[in-house]
Amino acid sequence: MTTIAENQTGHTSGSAEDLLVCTGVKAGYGNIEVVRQFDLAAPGGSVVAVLGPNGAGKTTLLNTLSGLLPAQSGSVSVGGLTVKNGRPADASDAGIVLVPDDRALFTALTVEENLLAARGRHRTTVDGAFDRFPALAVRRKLAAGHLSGGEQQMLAVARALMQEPRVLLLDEMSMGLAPIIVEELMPMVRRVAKDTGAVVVLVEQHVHLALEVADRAIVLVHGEVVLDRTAAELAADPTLLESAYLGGSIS
Ligand SMILES: Nc1ncnc2c1ncn2[C@@H]1O[C@H](COP(=O)(O)OP(=O)(O)OP(=O)(O)O)[C@@H](O)[C@H]1O
Repeated sequence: MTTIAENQTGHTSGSAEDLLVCTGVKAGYGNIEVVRQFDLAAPGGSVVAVLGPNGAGKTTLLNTLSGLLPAQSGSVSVGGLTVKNGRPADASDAGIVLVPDDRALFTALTVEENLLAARGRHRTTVDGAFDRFPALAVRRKLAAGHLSGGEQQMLAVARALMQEPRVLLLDEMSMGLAPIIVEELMPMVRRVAKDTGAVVVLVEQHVHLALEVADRAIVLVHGEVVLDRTAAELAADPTLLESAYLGGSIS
């Protein structure tokens, strides 16, 4: 059995338990290479934090995994099936769901309408979403634009869950939120992974909060993976993280 602890640097070939496998993914814009090589094999129910300074390529990576941006090379598979490159619909059929950093809510629609609009062909229910997020239930008739920042982020995640993700990509959940709100939201990430069995890939600037809920952490600097360890290992040794952010591979 592959454990998260074994799933460190170099373990990217994937085993039967690995739901999301990325192999040699290069990503960028036209001829501009932004992410040089990204490899990952992650079991269902795990949280992978993708960390790194501004401009490292984190959003580019998530957009590529979700098919919005074609990969320059490499492959992505979910549950053993390769996802067609650069096809958002195919990625969506494979269960890859992206929550972008702007949250992509319909601000004039109510909470309930936002959830219904996200459901598509899935059999999920609004009541199911409210069971999971009771704070949204009491706001169900309110326009999403009138929610607090934290509630909007919760709604963005609830919308994503309406699509029964097998891989949930969360881009900077904390964007524009006070640290205290981020601290309150972060355990939701762990819970979602545990309850749904999805792989959650979490891009986050609040590194220490991310490490508290992640199983594994990958640090990207200038498009290179410079560190790939268990989150526990990184949390216990802040100097590793500092060195990685300052540049250079850490063996
Ligand atoms: N549409 C685009 N065309 C060309 N280059 C782009 C485009 N979008 C982003 N880039 C460049 O790609 C690099 C990586 O950007 P990206 O947004 O992926 O980084 P990031 O790690 O998510 O940073 P941040 O934390 O600031 O969002 C940057 O140099 C950025 O200028």
